[in-house]
Amino acid sequence: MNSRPLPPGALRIQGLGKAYKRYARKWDRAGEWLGLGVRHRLHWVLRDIDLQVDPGEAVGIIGVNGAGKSTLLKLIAGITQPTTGTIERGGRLSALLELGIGFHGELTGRENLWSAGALAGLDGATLSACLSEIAAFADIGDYLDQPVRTYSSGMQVRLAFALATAVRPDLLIVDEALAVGDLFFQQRCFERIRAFRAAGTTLLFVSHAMSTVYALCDRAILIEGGRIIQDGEPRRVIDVYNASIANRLGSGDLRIVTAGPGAGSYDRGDVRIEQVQVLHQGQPVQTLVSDSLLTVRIEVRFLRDLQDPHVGFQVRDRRGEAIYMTHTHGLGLRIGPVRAGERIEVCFSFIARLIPGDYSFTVGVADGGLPGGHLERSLTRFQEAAQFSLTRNLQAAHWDGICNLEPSCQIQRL
Ligand SMILES: Nc1ncnc2c1ncn2[C@@H]1O[C@H](COP(=O)(O)OP(=O)(O)OP(=O)(O)O)[C@@H](O)[C@H]1O
Repeated sequence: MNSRPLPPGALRIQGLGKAYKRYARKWDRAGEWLGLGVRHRLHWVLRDIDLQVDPGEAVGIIGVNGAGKSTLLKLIAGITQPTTGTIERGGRLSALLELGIGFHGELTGRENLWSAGALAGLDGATLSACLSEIAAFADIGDYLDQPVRTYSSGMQVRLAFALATAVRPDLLIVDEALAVGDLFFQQRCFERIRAFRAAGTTLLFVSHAMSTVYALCDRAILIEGGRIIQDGEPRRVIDVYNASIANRLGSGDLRIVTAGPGAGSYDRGDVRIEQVQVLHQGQPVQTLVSDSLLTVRIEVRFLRDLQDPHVGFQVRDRRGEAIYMTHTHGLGLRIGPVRAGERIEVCFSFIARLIPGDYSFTVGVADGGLPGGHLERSLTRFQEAAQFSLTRNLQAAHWDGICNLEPSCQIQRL
């Protein structure tokens, strides 16, 4: 056991496990207590968690409902106690967990700040110094002096976030909560979180919104069945997560790549993507100028007969977030029935009106086009199938953003 205190914002978890007691019948808990020979079973909701987080890291925690994400955050925050293992933290922690934790419905918002202040790691003197700032950030007007039970869930989150972030913590833990607030409030929260990060705060963040994980985190962990099964760059961890969801939605027979640059790719052995190329004027390229005509050429071999196959692609930005996607069905095209052994080539061409930077293609094949441009069954997905970089088009007018809309403009003196 290492006894040296951790630096502010660091977190070290070793062999962490959490189990709840389970009883077969309703009265068994009382029976066990009375010594009637009834015994509980342990239901493990988290197991063998080892995790080291360095100061200033922003870690997104993702996984399906019931995977154990909230339990992990509650253990780190010290709200519940581990069954096995140890948790060490450096510096001051502030936690924004499930709605309602720490607030009493009968007390007013203002009264609650005093009782919930402890969860935000604030003492009385600090709290009184920050009260007006908390009220201003929460921006809930007269409701501050009304009982919390009369609040909407958005108002509760506003107050809880304002309190949790009144003073910059070394370690900030946020559980989904922000999703409840309106867009304007979310933006203000993100701004504050970004400012904290820039100043060195460590962030642990549970979210079901992958765009938030892309926006805020430089690392992600995927929890499944109470264990950490992925830990790394958000794009790879999110791709593996999406693949495992596709597997659950389908017949559960996907082979998923779980490591390396193509992590999150999958197939079920009925088609093979043999080659993916980025072409400009018929030649393979890696770098081209923004606003050039670009072709992504996808070569597919079918390993069994299919009635209505479709091929698609995604353009992803440097962080891995998809900025565009479509497929043959979406474009109103049909490949038609194919036989096992047949090979096809599909070329999508477009003008790359995108901001200079690094991009990648994800490509996929599905079977069955449904109304509304949807596809019935995904057969394979190939992540990071090809890369390209765009450099600045010196001829183009100045613009900024993601995509060049090439606006026209008329000016009139009135
Ligand atoms: N107090 C408790 N007693 C018994 N079981 C519990 C308790 N709290 C949580 N669990 C169980 O632990 C498991 C993990 O729950 P947890 O809330 O951590 O999941 P989660 O990943 O945060 O899910 P969600 O995305 O739905 O919030 C679930 O099976 C849940 O039923």
